[in-house]
Amino acid sequence: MAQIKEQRILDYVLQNAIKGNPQNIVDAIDKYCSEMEWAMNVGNEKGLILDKIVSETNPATVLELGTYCGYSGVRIAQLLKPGACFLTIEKNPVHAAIAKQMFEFAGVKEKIQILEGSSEEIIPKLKSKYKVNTFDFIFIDHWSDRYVPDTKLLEECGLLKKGSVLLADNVVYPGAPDFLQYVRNCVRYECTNYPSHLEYSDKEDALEKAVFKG
Ligand SMILES: Cc1ncccc1-c1cc(O)c2nc[nH]c(=O)c2c1
Ligand SMILES: [Mg+2]
Repeated sequence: MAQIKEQRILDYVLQNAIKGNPQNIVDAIDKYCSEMEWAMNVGNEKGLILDKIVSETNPATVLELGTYCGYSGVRIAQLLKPGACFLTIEKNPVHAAIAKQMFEFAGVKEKIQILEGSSEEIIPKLKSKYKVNTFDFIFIDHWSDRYVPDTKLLEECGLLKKGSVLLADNVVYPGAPDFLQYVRNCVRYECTNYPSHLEYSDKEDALEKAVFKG
């Protein structure tokens, strides 16, 4: 038995999914986490909403806060047009190492760059160190206490442009009430709520989309 759950999820994928087939890898993670061990991947129900919003946005530049095992990274990467730039920030080095292997196995490692460290450290360096101008799409799925400070940091660092789409996971469970309050009361965002359920569970959850108006 591999020593941590995230390693067991990766091992299951490596042994049971089709290499280079992103959707099959996503399905394998969902199968393992619904049948064997719950894990905090965005999951298929919220994942289908994520897919739809990514496809509608058709982003050239993507930022993800919270890589975890790479589940949403694989989901998003398979929808991106050639040449798109996808950066994902992960604070936990063990999870980052798992996600790196997940992206390699899925055949998306050329599309995604994993940045190891905290969002508050990395976001201010994105323009200088990673040659980013602005992001078309941002998936916020790291830690609810950081949703508001990191959104403000993205604004202050000039990383948002008119039309940038922010999509936040878990706004109901575990919940991000201060984020909902902030974006829904700020004239610079146009918000839409997407009710759903917590991954691999019947608990209510939701995604919140906040479009930056510049
Ligand atoms: C871990 C957990 N336990 C019970 C209920 C929900 C969660 C949970 C679910 C998620 O989708 C998460 N996404 C990003 N970051 C999180 O911390 C997180 C936590
Ligand atoms: Mg989540």
